[in-house]
Amino acid sequence: MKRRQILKVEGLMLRFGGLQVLNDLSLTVREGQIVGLIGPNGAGKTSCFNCLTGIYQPQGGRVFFDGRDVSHLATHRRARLGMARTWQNLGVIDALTVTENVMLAQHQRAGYSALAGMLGLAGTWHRERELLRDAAEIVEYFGLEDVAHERTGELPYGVRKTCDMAMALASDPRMLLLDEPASGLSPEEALGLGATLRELRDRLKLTILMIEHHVPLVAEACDYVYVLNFGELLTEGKPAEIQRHPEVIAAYLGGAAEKNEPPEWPLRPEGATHGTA
Ligand SMILES: Nc1ncnc2c1ncn2[C@@H]1O[C@H](COP(=O)(O)OP(=O)(O)OP(=O)(O)O)[C@@H](O)[C@H]1O
Repeated sequence: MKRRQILKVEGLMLRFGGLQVLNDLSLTVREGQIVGLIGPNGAGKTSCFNCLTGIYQPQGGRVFFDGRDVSHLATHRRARLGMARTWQNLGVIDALTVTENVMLAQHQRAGYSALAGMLGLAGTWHRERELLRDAAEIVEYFGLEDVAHERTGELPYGVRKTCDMAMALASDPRMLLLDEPASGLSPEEALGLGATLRELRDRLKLTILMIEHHVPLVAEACDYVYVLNFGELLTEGKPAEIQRHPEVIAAYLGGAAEKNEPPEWPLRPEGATHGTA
């Protein structure tokens, strides 16, 4: 039996001036899947995330989350429905400690603002204590307890990245959108991430859509992969099928496939340019 669709994207069109960034992009993510969104630099992956989360308003197309048309909902309302994302350039606030960052993210579901909580306004005290306890659990789950009270700006990149992930989970999402979770991590850290994502998915009944260039991670963690090129869907399939796909290899390697060279992964293409409309 097929799982329920939690995210359905229909015919997204996004233009900036003369630049056609997304062209009739459609994709589906089913509940409990880990789905990869890959493609050369400038293919439109982050722009797609920005359309899904409401940061960009596309000129055409629709986004459905759990059967509901969210195309015109503001970012915070989509987040409240259960969409959480991490950022390519990190969403942590450097001046706050790890625990404070996690608590800030939790206010998505607190029912009052972070400021009201900080000021201890009426009715927030009990809830703040609960949030603090939950934050401590999240911090521990991610192995951040030794740095819980340190400012994130003073921590190594890999640790800040983990904090960003902890923040995304702190809002108790149903779906996580991860923008390059392996970037900046050491090869060992990146390899460990696949197991972490699968465990998170299973334990928290999450669905994950991730942009990633680290193909070993995509191959290990993803159930299904969409490949974008010049804002259009090049192909889709299981990771093993994608890795053998001649057009995917060509898009990444700029014609190496035509020369019959064996596919080499991971691939971070050089000099990919974007078409104009
Ligand atoms: N706000 C914007 N204004 C103008 N152009 C934009 C904007 N956002 C994205 N673009 C353009 O859209 C194209 C796709 O960019 P996007 O960041 O979505 O690609 P990407 O696939 O995520 O690339 P990368 O792998 O390098 O992160 C690029 O040509 C980019 O310059």
